[in-house]
Amino acid sequence: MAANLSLLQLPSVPTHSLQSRIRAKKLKHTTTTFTYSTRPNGSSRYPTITCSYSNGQSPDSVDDGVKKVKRILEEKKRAELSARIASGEFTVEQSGFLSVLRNGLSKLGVPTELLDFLSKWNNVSEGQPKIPEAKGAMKAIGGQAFFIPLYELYLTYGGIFRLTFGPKSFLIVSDPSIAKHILRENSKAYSKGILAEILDFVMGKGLIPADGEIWRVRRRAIVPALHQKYVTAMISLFGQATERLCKKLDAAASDGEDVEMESFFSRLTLDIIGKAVFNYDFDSLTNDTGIVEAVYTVLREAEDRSVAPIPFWEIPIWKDISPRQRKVSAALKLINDTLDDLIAICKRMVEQEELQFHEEYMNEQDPSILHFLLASGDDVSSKQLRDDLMTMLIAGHETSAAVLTWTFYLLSTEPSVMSKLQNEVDSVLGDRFPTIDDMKKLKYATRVINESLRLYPQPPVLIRRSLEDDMLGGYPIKRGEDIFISVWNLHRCPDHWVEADKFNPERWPLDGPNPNEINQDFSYLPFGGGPRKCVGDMFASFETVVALSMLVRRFNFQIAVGAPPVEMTTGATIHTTEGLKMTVTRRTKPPIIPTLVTSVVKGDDSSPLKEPSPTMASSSMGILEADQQYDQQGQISPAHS
Ligand code: HEM
Repeated sequence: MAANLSLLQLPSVPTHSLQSRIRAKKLKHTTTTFTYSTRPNGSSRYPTITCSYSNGQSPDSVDDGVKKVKRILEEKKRAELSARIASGEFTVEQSGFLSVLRNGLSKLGVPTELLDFLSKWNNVSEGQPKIPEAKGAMKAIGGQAFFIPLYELYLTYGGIFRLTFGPKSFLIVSDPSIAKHILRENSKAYSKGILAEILDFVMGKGLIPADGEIWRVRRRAIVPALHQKYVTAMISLFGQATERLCKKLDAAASDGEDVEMESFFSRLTLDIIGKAVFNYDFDSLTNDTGIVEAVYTVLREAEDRSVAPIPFWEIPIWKDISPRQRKVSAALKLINDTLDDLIAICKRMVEQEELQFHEEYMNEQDPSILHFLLASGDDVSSKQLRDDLMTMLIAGHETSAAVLTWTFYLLSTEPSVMSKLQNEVDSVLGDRFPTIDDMKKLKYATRVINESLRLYPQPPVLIRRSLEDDMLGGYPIKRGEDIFISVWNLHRCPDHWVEADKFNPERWPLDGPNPNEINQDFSYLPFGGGPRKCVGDMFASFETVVALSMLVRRFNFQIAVGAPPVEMTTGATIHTTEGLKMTVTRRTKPPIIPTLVTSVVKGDDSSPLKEPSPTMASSSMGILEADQQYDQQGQISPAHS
């Protein structure tokens, strides 16, 4: 069961290697041979992501040399696998006379077109069409993760195919209309499947893994908590947390020290989500407390379980004797105890307050989701409440951190995008903190995030299991099929996107609507789609735009000299293999002070959401505009449905 998810591992992957617009030879049924174009020089279509700013120095230590050799071997292995997929080695042949005949004719040099016609005829004559099938051996994929081979297989087998490993098989979906059918049109017929099994130890029946009635009830309770006023208040929180990161970077810039940005982004988003969900300040940017370590222990365990070949944690005595499992249990206990304390504190606050609960209810001292849920009289067991809080902590932490990490990586590859972005931020923000009003104005910054989410979707694959028989793309499927919707493939489909692998925020016009799954007809799914779409889409969009804007207006970022190439690996989201090491320098150009007014979230002096010394006066106009629905203006599409 756990082995299933090892398909989600990511190998080192290029950003610019998949540019050739190879036409997928769409197989309508199981086939024998297919054409495939490889590069004339026979080079791998999977070079590693190597940042142009890495100085390309020769290795100066044995360690570097070993890594380089390892990388070359990995590239070679990927090239070999690519060629093997192309050769049809993994294609499951049709059985029967026609298949034998086809193979024989193929060897005699009969043209492929004629053979295809023959196969089609065979399919029709057999009745139901069969999903194209590739058979893989774990050995073929070897130490490398499976994510990019999925792209390669998609180019060969088309928008839906079956991938079989020994007794297990998966349907890989990369076709927008099939994704739409699963996620929206017939969503009731699909559950979270393996994902729920893997995440059970940490999320229980929280909103991400939950299905059926539990999911319906919890979604109804939680979505209202992320109302417009709450998200508006969060903008100040994003600003304050990012300011703490700016201070760190300022110190590094003074000391001339390079920084590892991936870990900083992880800490930034942990600090934000802790406050936003249950009013807890992890303060992880400053301290490495026990609770921060506990959160990371649990997160890493969830990721490791998702790529483990066997579900070792299900072995009864294993969790008692394995030091690692004991550590995980202790970490979970610490987090659960902390959550219980926070729930108790919050309950007392709610009992004492006189505030009437209403649609946009928010306690200024504690605007957290937990506070909203308790004040709403949410009738729920403490275990369920903990599961939901834990789910949001995880869902809203690593995703946003990964988006920021890859955005900064992408910006380092395109200096012209960076300077356009800095110009916009200078003119919109000057040197004050961002407000809700600015979210409409930071159009280019939003496009940079949209484009980063296209190239590096978090998570890169959505997991489902069919609860009943269904038809997908004209093929019948059975109940109990495990399905991976490859968002990565959808977002990089060479038929749909011009220069699919290019980081080009300009592909989204500034005066056009904010791209989402609806206006892109499920070719673009950064926050999923249908009833299970992300509840934190607006939160996350504003969070990443605020952090991005505040950082680039203060600093320039470059890949550090001698830094390892930026390559991908994955757990639930896409991580770098060796971090994102950057040199941060203060911008010499003073920011332009704009003639803009700011809106301030109303709050008393003790409110943690008070604007920290904005340079401009607040404006009632800003507050009025903040109340407007963004989606009406095509800016943001919240999940509140
Ligand atoms: C850039 C950051 C984020 C990205 C890219 C992202 C992406 C996604 C995606 C793709 C899904 C759909 C999963 C599926 O269909 O299987 C999802 C679901 C979810 N997300 Fe997010 N998310 C982000 C931030 C957040 C934040 C900040 C929160 C909480 C405040 C959050 C809470 C959730 C929850 C609770 C679900 C499950 C919804 C349900 O099943 O009903 N996410 N997210």
